[in-house]
Amino acid sequence: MIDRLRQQLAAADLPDRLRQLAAGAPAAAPVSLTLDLGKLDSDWLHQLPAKAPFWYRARPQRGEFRLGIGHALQVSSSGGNRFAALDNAFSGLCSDWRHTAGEPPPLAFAGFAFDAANQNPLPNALLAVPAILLENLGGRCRAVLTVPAGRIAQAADEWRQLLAQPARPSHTLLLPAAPQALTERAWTARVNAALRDIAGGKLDKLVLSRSRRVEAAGPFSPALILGQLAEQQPDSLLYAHGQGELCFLGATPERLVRLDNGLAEADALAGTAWSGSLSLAEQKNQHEQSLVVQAVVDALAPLCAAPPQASPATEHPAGHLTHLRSRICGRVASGTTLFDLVRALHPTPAVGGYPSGLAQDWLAAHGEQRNGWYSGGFGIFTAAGDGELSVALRCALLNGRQAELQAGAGIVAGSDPQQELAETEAKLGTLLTALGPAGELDRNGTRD
Ligand SMILES: C=C(O[C@H]1C=CC=C(C(=O)O)[C@@H]1O)C(=O)O
Repeated sequence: MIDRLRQQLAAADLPDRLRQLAAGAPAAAPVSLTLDLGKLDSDWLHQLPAKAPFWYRARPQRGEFRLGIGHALQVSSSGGNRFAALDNAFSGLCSDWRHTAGEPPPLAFAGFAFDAANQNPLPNALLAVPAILLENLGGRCRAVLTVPAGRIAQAADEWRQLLAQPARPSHTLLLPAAPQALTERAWTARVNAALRDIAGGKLDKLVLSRSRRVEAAGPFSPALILGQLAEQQPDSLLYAHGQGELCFLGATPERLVRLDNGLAEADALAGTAWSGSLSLAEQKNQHEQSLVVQAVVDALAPLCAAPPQASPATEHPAGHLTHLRSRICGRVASGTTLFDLVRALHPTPAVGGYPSGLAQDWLAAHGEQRNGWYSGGFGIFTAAGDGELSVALRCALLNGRQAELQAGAGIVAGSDPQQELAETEAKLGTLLTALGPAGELDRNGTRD
């Protein structure tokens, strides 16, 4: 497959095809050439680069796999106007974008942190057009090669170099973890503080998160972890963004919002059940999820031509966990962008709390710390203005041999601190298992 792409990169007419596409475009305009790679069954994980930035997004159950390698163009932002800033930059870029006629529009990847100020350690909000996009949609594979119009002369060499440095995945052993008792007590104390303020009528819901740091004998391999997640959670959306030693990755059950031809579809996901937990039918779980439905409907309504509609909640699997999920749909008013929807929705009470503004103030005042893009967003934006963002849950931030895992739980009236602690453990467990618990690895670090 990659050999077929290499041959096409060596074709003598490639620079001419790019120049024809770019005719009359400003030097900074993206130029994207789509090449057909035929029918094949690849998840692209073997092509994850060792050093170049990359983006991975896959839905294994639907046979949908995308890998972006290198950045042809990128823009980052932070602060209260971060979504508006990216929206402006992206719409400017789209107005000049030249791409192969008759092919689906090319796309950009984006990721952002929960908190508009956090820069730890990824850029707060980042949007990037990959230099090489490898797509496998239901077995049909293609490559989309992108270069700014002013850099066509050196493009083929740069693309070849990006393909020449795939990472070499190797298994590693997790080192014994530090005792958790103190951090667990500190977290439970915050849950009790949240319960007091909820009982006092200040808020209805707060989502409190915990983090767990783990270390391995050797560097973690994103490709192996993503492969594990695909097996564990085939119905979730896999995502990753890597930059050198750093990689933020996970498998999330929750969509933030999708925009397709004017139709917006968002998830209201909350309430968690696993073997031995409270049932999703319990009042506490139903209440927790109904607050998310209400907030999503309220956030979408001003952007929709008619009131958005919410489906009844159903059970939604996520590996060994199950959640309650409703889907909220609405036709957006003309001129509404995907970034407008993100700005209106984020953070939903699935990751922040309810009411949203008060919950965010409470979390900031109580030292809630969320690193990387945990509980922020991750997704794609097409040159036609459509796209889809997911809520970045069930994730790990890898840095060489270190990994930080984060997970949270929604606290409402009636929450039991010990049950909520167990819930965060169950959520952290999804990533811990994928990182490779020591018990499952032999002395050489290979799996049974
Ligand atoms: C905040 C997380 O999950 C959210 C999504 C589904 C169910 C949740 C819950 O039951 O609390 C959370 O709202 C997380 O996984 O870190």
